[in-house]
Amino acid sequence: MIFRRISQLISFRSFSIGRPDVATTSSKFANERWSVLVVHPKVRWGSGSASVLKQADRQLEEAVALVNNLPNMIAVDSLIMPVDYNTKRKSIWAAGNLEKLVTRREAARATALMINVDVLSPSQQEKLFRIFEVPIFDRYNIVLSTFKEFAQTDEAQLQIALAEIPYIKHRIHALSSKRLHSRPEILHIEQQYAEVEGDLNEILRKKEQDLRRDLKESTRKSSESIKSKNSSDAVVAVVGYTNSGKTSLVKRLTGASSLTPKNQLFATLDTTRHVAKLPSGRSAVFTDTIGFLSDLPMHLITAFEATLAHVKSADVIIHLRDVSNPDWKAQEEDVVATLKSIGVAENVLTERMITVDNKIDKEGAENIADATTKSIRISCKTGDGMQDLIDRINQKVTIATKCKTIRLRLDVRSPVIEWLYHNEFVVVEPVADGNNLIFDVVMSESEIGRFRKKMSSRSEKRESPDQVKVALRRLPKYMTEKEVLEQISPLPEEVIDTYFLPANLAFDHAAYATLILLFSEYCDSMMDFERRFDGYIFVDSRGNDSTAVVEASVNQNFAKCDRPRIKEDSRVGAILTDTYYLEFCKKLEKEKSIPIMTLEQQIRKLNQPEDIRTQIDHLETPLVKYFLEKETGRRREGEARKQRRDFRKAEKQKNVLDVLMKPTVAASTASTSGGPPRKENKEMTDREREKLEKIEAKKKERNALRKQRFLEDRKKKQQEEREGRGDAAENPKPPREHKKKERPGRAPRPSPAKTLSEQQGEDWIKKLTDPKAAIKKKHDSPPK
Ligand SMILES: Nc1nc2c(ncn2[C@@H]2O[C@H](COP(=O)(O)OP(=O)(O)OP(=O)(O)O)[C@@H](O)[C@H]2O)c(=O)[nH]1
Ligand SMILES: [Mg+2]
Repeated sequence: MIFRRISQLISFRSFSIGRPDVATTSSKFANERWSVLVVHPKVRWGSGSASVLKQADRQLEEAVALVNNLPNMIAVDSLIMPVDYNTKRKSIWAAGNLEKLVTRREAARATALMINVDVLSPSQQEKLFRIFEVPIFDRYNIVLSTFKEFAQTDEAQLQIALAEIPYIKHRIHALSSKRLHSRPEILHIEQQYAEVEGDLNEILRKKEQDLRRDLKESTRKSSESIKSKNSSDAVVAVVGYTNSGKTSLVKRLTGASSLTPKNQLFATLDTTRHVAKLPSGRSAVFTDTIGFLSDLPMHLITAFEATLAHVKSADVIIHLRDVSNPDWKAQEEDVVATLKSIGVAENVLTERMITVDNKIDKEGAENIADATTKSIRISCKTGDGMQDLIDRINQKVTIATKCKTIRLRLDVRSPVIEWLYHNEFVVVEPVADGNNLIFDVVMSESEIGRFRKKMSSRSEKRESPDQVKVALRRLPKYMTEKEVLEQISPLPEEVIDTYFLPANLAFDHAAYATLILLFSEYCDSMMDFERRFDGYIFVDSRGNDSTAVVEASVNQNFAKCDRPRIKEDSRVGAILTDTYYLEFCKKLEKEKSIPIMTLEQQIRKLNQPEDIRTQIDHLETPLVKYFLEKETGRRREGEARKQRRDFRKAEKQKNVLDVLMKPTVAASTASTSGGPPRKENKEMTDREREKLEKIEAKKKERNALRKQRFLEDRKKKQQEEREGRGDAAENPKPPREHKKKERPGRAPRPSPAKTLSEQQGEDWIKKLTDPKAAIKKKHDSPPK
């Protein structure tokens, strides 16, 4: 029956896409009920295709549940059959195990076999079929049949049809073989495929194209219908392993009566959306969607990408785990892997996901504690932990939608209040404050924008469409409102309001004052006013004159609230009581009382000695202070320098005398020059001391002699000089010839600072510039 239904369904789709020639997977067995022997191949060594965390008996249980999910199938027997390394070999089991299976099937009177692997290869299907002579199903066949059985929307049906195409494509080669050409049902493929004339690949490609186009259109329509409801609502996607309680949770959170949780795998295939209010007052759309399953071919998941598309862009993802299931950890891995495979970004998984442990009321779920995640423990059945979950969702939604809590102080008569209530922004009742009401509302950026627009539109609505604003421009810059009103009075009766814009003096020559007149309507007196004052010369109190211009105001909008209602800024005049300002005023007064010195006075003062300078009462500005300090410092430095110089001079004189009077080193050490005797001297023997004293005496004697000789020599020299000078006066010598003689062409002597190479360089330069110039060579003998 199921296959007939599938066939009908696909034929319908095929027809709808204009390809009646292409049916899909086989409907040959659709008329019968099947008693199924479920076999789980347990991989003994190696990870195999199944999750390592899963227990074989749990996997077998899941396979049995999948089979029993279908109305025309019943699992009559089930067993675990070990496999050595993996399930990918042509013959999954060796002859011995196969024999056991045959016996088991016969004993159970099973009419079909379900091998619990993701998908069997065509050769495996063929081999097993030839051994057992009954249809062989895998997880893919069973899940696809389940989808077909329970799918209701167009979108889901299209996705199922799309998921079949890769399955058929992988079997085209096998179909072309002689053995299977006549029996395609062995591979669960329609007879028509084997009989297709032409390129089957091409036909499938076209069919896939059409399906994708239809699916795109269907997804667009459904997402548009959701958006049109309220695009600003946050989206909370509930995901999880199949049968984990997603539908139950959405029902509990939103109270949606249309939802019926079922103890059945893949009970939900189509995404449904349900709105609920969060504590912040914001609405959120909770989506209940298809559950995930381990060990499914990737293309089966990707075919459901359209259904799961909203998960990628959801503001918050709730990952529901059925912790009463011993395999909850492996199931969690499968869910995360599937989410990643459909393109949910890693950061979305960490930042926007809330992990929720469900079914805590059930036996076996009490002791589950997952230290790695901060999961919230709930029971959809009893309602435990629901408040915690709601609070967490509320918090996450606020962060994800960038909402802010804003405080609004509104006049009790404000029409905006009604708008706030109407749009359900008011969650907590307002607090009264005089004539105002204070509201705390949570709004997203776009809602704040909407609110502002609303406020401004409300104020604009107050204007009467008949009112006209007239501007009297180019009034003299020092003109006051009083002056201008005096000059133009009496005002026409139709003028209901005026406001004056003083000139902005920063514009200097282009500074003009303006008077705006609000006429209640377009009237004759307005025209009269224009005739009177357009081109009229106004004069202000300072004698400035200007020719005025009367024109309709460019901006015909009016103030956002009535001018008399504009509250005075509470900060006006606050400076007069400000302590800092008052202190500053006092200081300023004090400074004003000190006479300010002229520059001349200040320079004169600088030249005064410091003690006198301090006596002069004056205002010492920072600059004057700086100069004074600099001057004092300079003077002090000069004095210190002078002292050092004097000291050095005195030291030098003393040293010259010391040198002249200096005894030998040994003697000086012995004499100690009046200082305390050396420690060694104390220990000298008397003989040694005598000896030293003798040496000392001798040296003194010698020095005295030397001094005497020096003095005598000097005397003699002075005498000779005096005599020589007397002779010279009598017979002056002719000046020495050679000293005065100039030697042209000779290179100048190198200055003591110049090295030989420097001198040579100079010589060469000279030679180059003056060829006659003699060049001093390195080995030249000095000139005689
Ligand atoms: N004891 C218990 N049962 C629960 C709880 N939550 C859900 N269930 C049951 O679990 C079964 C599956 O619930 P659903 O809400 O349909 O699960 P689902 O995740 O939507 O399943 P699919 O749509 O098939 O993927 C139903 O029989 C529920 O009554 C719970 O907290 N405690
Ligand atoms: Mg469900």
